[in-house]
Amino acid sequence: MQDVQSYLDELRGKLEVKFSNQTEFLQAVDEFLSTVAPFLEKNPEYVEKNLLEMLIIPERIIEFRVPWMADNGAWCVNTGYRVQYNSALGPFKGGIRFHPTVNQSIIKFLGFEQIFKNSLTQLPIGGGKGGSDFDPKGKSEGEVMRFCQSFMQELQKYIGPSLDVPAGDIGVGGREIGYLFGEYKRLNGYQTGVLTGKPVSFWGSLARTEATGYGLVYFVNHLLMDQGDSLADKRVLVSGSGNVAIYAIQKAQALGAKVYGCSDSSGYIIDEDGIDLAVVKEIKEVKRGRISDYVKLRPNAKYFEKENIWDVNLSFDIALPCATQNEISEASAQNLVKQGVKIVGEGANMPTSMAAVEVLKQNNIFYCPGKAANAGGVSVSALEMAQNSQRLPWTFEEVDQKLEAIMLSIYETCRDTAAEYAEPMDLMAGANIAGFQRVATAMVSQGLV
Ligand SMILES: NC(=O)C1=CN([C@@H]2O[C@H](COP(=O)(O)OP(=O)(O)OC[C@H]3O[C@@H](n4cnc5c(N)ncnc54)[C@H](OP(=O)(O)O)[C@@H]3O)[C@@H](O)[C@H]2O)C=CC1
Ligand SMILES: O=C(O)CCC(=O)C(=O)O
Repeated sequence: MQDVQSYLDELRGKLEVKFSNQTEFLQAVDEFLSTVAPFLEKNPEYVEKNLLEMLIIPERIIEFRVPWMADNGAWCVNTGYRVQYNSALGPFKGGIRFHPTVNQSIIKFLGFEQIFKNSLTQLPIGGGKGGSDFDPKGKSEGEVMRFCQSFMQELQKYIGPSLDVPAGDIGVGGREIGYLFGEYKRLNGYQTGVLTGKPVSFWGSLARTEATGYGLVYFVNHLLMDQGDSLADKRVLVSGSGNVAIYAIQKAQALGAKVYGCSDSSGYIIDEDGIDLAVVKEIKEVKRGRISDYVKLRPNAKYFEKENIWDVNLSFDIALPCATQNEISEASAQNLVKQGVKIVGEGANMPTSMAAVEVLKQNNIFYCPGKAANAGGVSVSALEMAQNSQRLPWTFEEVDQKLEAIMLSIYETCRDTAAEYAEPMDLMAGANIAGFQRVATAMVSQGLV
């Protein structure tokens, strides 16, 4: 039988040739492959069965044209994607991203990570992801609605409550999910469970809006408690000021941390008196404005135009990247070390480059990978599916308690799996191996399909 290292090297070489232009996808795969050797050594049947290559090739990729009309009558067109990655554990499940940078590489990296994340939740969901290079920023309500309707006219052919259940991601929140749901309903009838992240008025789950940010902070809090520590008075910075960032700030503050800064794609703010979340919410959730407006309402705060928050000159304890992929470069990671950071908890998907992860590791900074730490969102999406199947809503407290229990279980699984197969507290290896183990077992049991 081929030895594990030569199998992995050969596979890497093959993928680099086949997907040479898909850098984010190759990055996500490479990060995964760099951690699984010890598990494969103990479980050689997965090498014999070539299961890794099987997992890395998506079950299906759908790419489609999305034509729509701008308010001024212009004929516009974007590209839509849905990657139905792996259905060994349940219907494909994962968000939809609307952002101008979206391409097949981005959707594939997100879909690949989603497989392991969903597996770690222990809930019956497979992995998928979708999106479009449409930019909702600066578009009118009418334009966003017409785009969503056109996107769903095509996507509806491929999704369903037991087949593939999309949700939100960057640029897709309750408003967009509402328009997507309305169009699906018009074409197929009322099927509550076809999308999650729905507004509560039509069978969305209470606490789904908060779930990713809250879940991230629960994960970090359990890590701290394991070290005999707590969030009280910890100095925290958060990147982004969207859905994940806002509710991470809310929960961190509720647990006694001091959050001093957040950002958007134009720059970042530092408020030494502590972020006033009501002001951020008004700017971002109500006015859909820019974070620079914060300093107009809080004149003691400072705004840093076109700068990355991770290059800040301020000492702090915990970094919560909640914006986008590769926002923490190797140089930014070195700055985090300089500023005294002890924990990096990823709310975003793959926000830390591989070179940056290496810097964190070498400096003994606890690194909580997104596929574990941001799994709260998809977990509550799965709970939304359960409520929709039951046709009964659960209370906020009920959902929140289940969310915290799931995040504790994910944290403990990653910690214990790391201890068994890698370095203690190598949570990235723990997440990859534990996530893989469950999917791989299911794939083998289901045969070559
Ligand atoms: N929503 C969810 O439930 C989940 C989301 N995630 C991940 O969390 C991250 C944030 O998602 P979410 O909060 O939902 O998205 P939102 O669209 O609500 O917010 C995204 C935030 O990130 C900022 N941002 C986006 N792109 C960039 C960029 N290139 N540089 C700097 N800032 C940027 C945005 O700023 P601006 O407004 O200026 O663009 C905005 O503040 C993503 O990585 C997503 O995949 C992970 C799990 C679940
Ligand atoms: O709620 C979901 O289905 C997906 C959330 C998501 O896109 C993610 O976890 O990255």
